[in-house]
Amino acid sequence: MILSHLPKLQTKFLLPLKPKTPNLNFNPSILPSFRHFPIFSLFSSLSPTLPTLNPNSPTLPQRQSINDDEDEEQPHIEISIEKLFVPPETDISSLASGSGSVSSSSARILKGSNIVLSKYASNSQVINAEFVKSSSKTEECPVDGLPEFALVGRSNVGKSSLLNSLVRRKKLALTSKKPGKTQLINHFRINDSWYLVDLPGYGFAAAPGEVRIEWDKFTKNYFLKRSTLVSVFLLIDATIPAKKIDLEYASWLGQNKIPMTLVFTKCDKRKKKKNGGKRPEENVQDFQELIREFFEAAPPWIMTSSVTNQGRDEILLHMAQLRNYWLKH
Ligand SMILES: Nc1nc2c(ncn2[C@@H]2O[C@H](COP(=O)(O)OP(=O)(O)OP(=O)(O)O)[C@@H](O)[C@H]2O)c(=O)[nH]1
Ligand SMILES: [Mg+2]
Repeated sequence: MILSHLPKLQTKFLLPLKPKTPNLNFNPSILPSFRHFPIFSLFSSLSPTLPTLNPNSPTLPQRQSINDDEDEEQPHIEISIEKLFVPPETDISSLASGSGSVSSSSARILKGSNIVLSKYASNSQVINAEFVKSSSKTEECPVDGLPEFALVGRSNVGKSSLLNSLVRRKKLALTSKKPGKTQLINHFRINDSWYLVDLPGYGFAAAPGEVRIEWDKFTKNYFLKRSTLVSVFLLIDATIPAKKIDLEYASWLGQNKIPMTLVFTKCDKRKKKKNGGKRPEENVQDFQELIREFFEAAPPWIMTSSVTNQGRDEILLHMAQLRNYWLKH
């Protein structure tokens, strides 16, 4: 396929989302029934025309197979070219096949995601991680200017667990079966050069109304004011159908031009629930469909599990490419 025939791809890295006017009047009854999106077939087998790496493309890190304990039975994903997240300065002409879709098993696409690797994906390994401080306001957060990534999502979605998985420590961030465990903005310094930020969850029904509003206010203020925030990682539970509150949060981030990566959690829970429950990849597909109306360009997304460490190395590579680009521009 000739490159000029490809759909227009997003080129912005730091502000990848061009939100349309969001329609927040969701009717929850429409959530379970979605239009089938033919190209984006999560269960399709490998494309017969597997994309190959262009030998002239920049040197990319090898696909890391450090996930010794990873579930090997992850489904292959076939994804249309225009649904990829393509970092700037990244040539994807070698990925294009006649069908307009690529297999997620391409070495240039992070496994279980729509994220294309760029030349900025280097130095992704975590060598050391330390808790620095908890803050109740943006003004109290560290002032050393290091780039940071914030983990946000509904209470109990697995933010603290993901942080622990990323840094390969069991209890650096405190987790709990009960929602509402994390209540402040918690900064963890990685390799003395960047931060992971664990935030309180939203939508915690048991929290008193005032407390909920206060959390919401300070986390949203943090997103709007924190100049060193490279990207928000919005965690979504992949074991349940899309929730209105998550769709609203994604839309709010887009409207406010806050760069966002969608992280689907708990993908190890593969058992189909009774009464029409769906598998993680089906819920992921449905969520994409629902947010399509808010964004002109597909935001980056990735499937993870803190139990099997699925997606751990891939998230770290994605954070590395976002961070290295941010540092250079
Ligand atoms: N099966 C499975 N369980 C998970 C995963 N991630 C988290 N959990 C479980 O989900 C529960 C909540 O995890 P946390 O990491 O504390 O969730 P959180 O989003 O930080 O919650 P709050 O701080 O209350 O907002 C715990 O019981 C975890 O063990 C996952 O990937 N797979
Ligand atoms: Mg937590």
